[in-house]
Amino acid sequence: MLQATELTKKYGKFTALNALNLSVKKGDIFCLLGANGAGKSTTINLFLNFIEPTGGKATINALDVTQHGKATKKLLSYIPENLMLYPNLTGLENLDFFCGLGGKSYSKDHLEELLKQSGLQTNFLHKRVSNYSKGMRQKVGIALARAREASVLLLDEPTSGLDPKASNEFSELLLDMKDKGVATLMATHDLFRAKDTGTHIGIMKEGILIEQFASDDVSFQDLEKLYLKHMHN
Ligand SMILES: Nc1ncnc2c1ncn2[C@@H]1O[C@H](COP(=O)(O)OP(=O)(O)OP(=O)(O)O)[C@@H](O)[C@H]1O
Repeated sequence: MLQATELTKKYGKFTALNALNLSVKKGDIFCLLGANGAGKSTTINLFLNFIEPTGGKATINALDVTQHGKATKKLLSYIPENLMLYPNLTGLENLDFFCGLGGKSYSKDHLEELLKQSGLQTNFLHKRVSNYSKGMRQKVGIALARAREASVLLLDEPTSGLDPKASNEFSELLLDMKDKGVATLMATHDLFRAKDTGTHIGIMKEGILIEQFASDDVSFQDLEKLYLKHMHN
């Protein structure tokens, strides 16, 4: 489970994240919405321990990420907007390489199976990643999360720039991870996907989480109205 308690990040006098309280439980997909600069990536980077909080704390399975950096990183998988893969290696070779970095070694058959389960077309398994679309690269990211048996998924605008079909396929993969009990925190600009795929939605503005609710509690139209109302005020 992911928990932020009064989590704050200041840069000098500027507050990028202001006393965030948030919890994402097993099987939750928590979508963070908000305009550019609202503090979504800051939140994700704090959970990743890429940056240090100036106040409060971020925990994963009750472990403070600043004190248990190694242990908490083992629990999570991170998919940014553009997943960094080696373009001259195939999807399978990339997966093998990154599993190795995480101390895991799998047979070729198992790696192929993970990629197929993550929706990668069979004829692309052995093609160089330089030939992959963005959606295919994101599928390798999901395969890696499966291989790492991550219980937490941190996603920073993973579907930005994907066409609707690829975005839909990615959502299906997230729902599958959710069914396996993974806790997901996703920064996104896609209101439709947040409502469609998310179990919970938070709206951020100027470093503050101004609203959070279960996605079943709002219609898509109401979510859009609420979002726009906050962005105009
Ligand atoms: N190293 C830094 N030094 C100073 N300010 C920073 C730094 N990193 C981020 N910020 C500021 O913190 C604020 C929050 O940024 P953040 O990247 O979290 O926004 P975001 O909601 O993810 O936006 P986007 O939708 O554009 O990705 C922004 O105003 C940004 O300029």
